[in-house]
Amino acid sequence: MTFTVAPPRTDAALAALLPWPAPDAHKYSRGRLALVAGSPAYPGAACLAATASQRAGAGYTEVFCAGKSLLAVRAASPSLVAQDWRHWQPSRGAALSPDRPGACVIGCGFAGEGKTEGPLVMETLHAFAGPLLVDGGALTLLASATGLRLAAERACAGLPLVLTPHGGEAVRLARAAQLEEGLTGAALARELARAFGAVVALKGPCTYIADGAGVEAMDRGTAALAKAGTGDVLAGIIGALLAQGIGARDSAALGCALHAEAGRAAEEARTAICVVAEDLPSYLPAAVRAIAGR
Ligand SMILES: NC(=O)C1=CN([C@@H]2O[C@H](COP(=O)(O)OP(=O)(O)OC[C@H]3O[C@@H](n4cnc5c(N)ncnc54)[C@H](OP(=O)(O)O)[C@@H]3O)[C@@H](O)[C@H]2O)[C@@H](O)CC1
Ligand SMILES: Nc1ncnc2c1ncn2[C@@H]1O[C@H](COP(=O)(O)OP(=O)(O)O)[C@@H](O)[C@H]1O
Repeated sequence: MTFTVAPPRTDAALAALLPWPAPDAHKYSRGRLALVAGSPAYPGAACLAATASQRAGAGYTEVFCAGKSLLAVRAASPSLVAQDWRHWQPSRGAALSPDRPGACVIGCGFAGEGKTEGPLVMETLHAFAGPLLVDGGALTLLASATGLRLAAERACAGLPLVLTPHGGEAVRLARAAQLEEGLTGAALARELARAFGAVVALKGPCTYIADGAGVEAMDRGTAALAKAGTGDVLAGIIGALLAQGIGARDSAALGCALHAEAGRAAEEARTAICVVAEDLPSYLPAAVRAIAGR
């Protein structure tokens, strides 16, 4: 089976997507991201995704995390709003409107356990009526018959779904969808996108971004990004772009490019050895400038 992989988008094409705020913008019109993240085992993932979302332009970033993770999230940034994830109500997404856009990211720092996280993931897949990004441990929970069914229902309802697996998570999803063994790279991204009715960003040294219509490559990153937590930062960036009303595939393409450029700017300042995930949000301004050319 042969197919074409589109080359990385040009800076001009990416720059046209950048979400500059309108002069009369307010925090809600700039997009509200609900981030359901940060189990007791991994509060740091919620902090990384949330601070990345703020820097990527979301007007209001609200974290729903485990009660034990609240202090860590609140300490990560004073402008974050944090609540216990028992208060997360996925159905409130139905109140989103063009002048009050929003999105949800679920799974950064989930441990993949079923008792608490399982219902959070399944109810969100079922009831969140806006763009939804599934990452981290929530991908392990999505890799199930119920997850496949709920993803198919979202696709039928025209509700955007973005999946951001690394190689290990992609193999779990492929097994659940009973895809041919041994698929990798662009072919794996494309088949996962078809099986789940989603936009898939299959992460790696070259990231492949696929939907039902095709696949594109994004290879402007650096091995400086090969550190724990950089994927959580990426999820926060793409979630913020979704929350600002950018389409699912464009959000994935622009988010991956901004993440890669932030990695390169961080490497320039700190060396490929020393960059850590928490550096990346502070290099997003350099990434925006690199892509915007100003
Ligand atoms: N500071 C924090 O709070 C942090 C929290 N985090 C959170 O932790 C949660 C668990 O996420 P996780 O990625 O650590 O573990 P998991 O899902 O078990 O997958 C790992 C296994 O997959 C395989 N594998 C194959 N290819 C691979 C690839 N390209 N990249 C990586 N793995 C690859 C590989 O298997 P192997 O090759 O060893 O057989 C490996 O053993 C998640 O919710 C995340 O958000 C982290 O983000 C870190 C910072
Ligand atoms: N060698 C590399 N070159 C370019 N990008 C990389 C490289 N290694 C990892 N990355 C990027 O870093 C991120 C790692 O994400 P992930 O594996 O989910 O990390 P974590 O789960 O620890 O947050 C992805 O965006 C991936 O594309």
